[in-house]
Amino acid sequence: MAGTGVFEDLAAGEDTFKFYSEGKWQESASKKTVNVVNPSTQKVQYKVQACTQDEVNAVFASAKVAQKAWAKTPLWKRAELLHKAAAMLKEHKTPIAAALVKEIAKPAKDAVTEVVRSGDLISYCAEEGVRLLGEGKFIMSDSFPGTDRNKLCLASKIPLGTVLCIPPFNYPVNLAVSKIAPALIAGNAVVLKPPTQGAVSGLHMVHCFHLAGFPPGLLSCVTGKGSEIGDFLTTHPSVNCISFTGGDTGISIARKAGMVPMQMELGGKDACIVLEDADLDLVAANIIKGGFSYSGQRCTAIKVVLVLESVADKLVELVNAKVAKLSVGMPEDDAQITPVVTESSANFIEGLVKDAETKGATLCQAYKREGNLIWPVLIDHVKPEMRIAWEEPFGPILPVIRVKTVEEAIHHCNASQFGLQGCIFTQDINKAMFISDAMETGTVQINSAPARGPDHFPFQGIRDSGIGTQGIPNSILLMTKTKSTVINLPSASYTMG
Ligand SMILES: NC(=O)C1=CN([C@@H]2O[C@H](COP(=O)(O)OP(=O)(O)OC[C@H]3O[C@@H](n4cnc5c(N)ncnc54)[C@H](OP(=O)(O)O)[C@@H]3O)[C@@H](O)[C@H]2O)C=CC1
Ligand SMILES: O=C(O)[C@H](O)COP(=O)(O)O
Repeated sequence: MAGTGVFEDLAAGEDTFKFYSEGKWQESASKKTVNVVNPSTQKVQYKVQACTQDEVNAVFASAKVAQKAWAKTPLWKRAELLHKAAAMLKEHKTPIAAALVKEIAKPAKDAVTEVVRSGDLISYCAEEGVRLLGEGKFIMSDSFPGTDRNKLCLASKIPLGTVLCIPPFNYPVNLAVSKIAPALIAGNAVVLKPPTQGAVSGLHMVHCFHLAGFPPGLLSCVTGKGSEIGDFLTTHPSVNCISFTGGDTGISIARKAGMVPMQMELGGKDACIVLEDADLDLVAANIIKGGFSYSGQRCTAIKVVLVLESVADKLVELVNAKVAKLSVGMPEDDAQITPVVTESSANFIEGLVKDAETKGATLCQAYKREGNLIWPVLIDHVKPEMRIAWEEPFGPILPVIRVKTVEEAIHHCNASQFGLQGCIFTQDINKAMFISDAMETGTVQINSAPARGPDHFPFQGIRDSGIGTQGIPNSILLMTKTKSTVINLPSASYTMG
């Protein structure tokens, strides 16, 4: 159970949790809390502290001090501590996963997978960091026209300072460690602001770093509504880098934030382009996995199917047969389709379904909703004038657009405001390569659904889908800057071979 056993220090009363500052679990001086509502019961499950601006100032001040010492800690020691945190996370996966089930309605098995994957990500980051940051560059001046070999440049990677990490609700543990671990291995301090839905699993994850023995102040976690403390955090003068994953909020953060490097992973409208020669059984299986896992609440979910008319009937039939077999219910029972995260999210999804229905789309399944639980729907014959053709539902509904040509499919994909991932199904690798090159998205998957993982692959969006590249090596490098030291010799020196 959350807040018990090794997690006892986090509890500030029944189902209320402290925040983490200067290596200690503390209650906010605001005496106010923020509710974390269980999406399944729609009742308050947990409460977290509504941190004050003074408390935010304090975490940044202690981060600054801790970072100076951390940057002087040998790389192998930083890696060793990260490996310990990874082990702690895996050892305590059960209560953390249980919190994920309660606060974001993640199906029970997926919740455990998220925690284990996060432990693996931290360990991989430690290993990759040792390799990447353990080497620098030695550059000689005489490669540039008109220059002799009298300047020797030693370039290495140094930390940025304090990294502000803001993950979204759908992977509150995994998308937090995918920011925290690269920041720490690179010698930075971290201030984490977890999503409100997902804050409690995030706090438990932070405690695993505490148990591993990270120095006080190096990693802090402040809680509160993003709409209330978000601007204060993102515009704070002590922030040296922002790593954010979420929705449009990221665009306004990018506009307001100062001159700091940013990693923004935002929304997506990942298209699945199905050609006439595709293996339709494979496509149907991937549409189910890609479109409906975690009830479609993944940035990389398939969010529109663009299928050539000649194979559309067959594909829709195959997908419908599989939709009928999806289990719908509670995350504790490991149902495949579980309640979506909030009532407002459910209302938004419902609005998209009604708009499509009114404008003449075919709902392949009857629309059904109980509270935040929405039964999966494939929406066929979607046309460009329908909202669902362009908007991101973040729910278990999937539009199908029947296209006459591949060019029409590519055009639809590129006309989207988003450009995260996309996928192509065909048995012709040459065609797949041409289409992939024409698709304006950060990643294109050939013959499989979009996915961020494995976690060391580059992951990036274009247009409104983001700035910068994630994936372990890229994140580590983004959280460093290059420092050069140039040795100036009195005259040119060439080694004789
Ligand atoms: N590209 C990607 O990798 C991913 C993209 N997403 C996108 O995120 C959206 C859903 O996630 P969701 O969590 O609702 O996204 P939000 O953008 O609403 O929230 C993301 C995070 O930002 C915080 N936040 C809210 N307002 C501010 C603010 N003014 N300043 C700073 N932080 C703030 C939230 O805190 P609080 O919860 O307290 O409001 C939360 O921690 C979808 O659009 C989805 O596509 C989601 C996952 C991955
Ligand atoms: O936040 C998300 O939705 C992700 O970054 C997607 O991750 P996944 O492809 O591993 O589900």
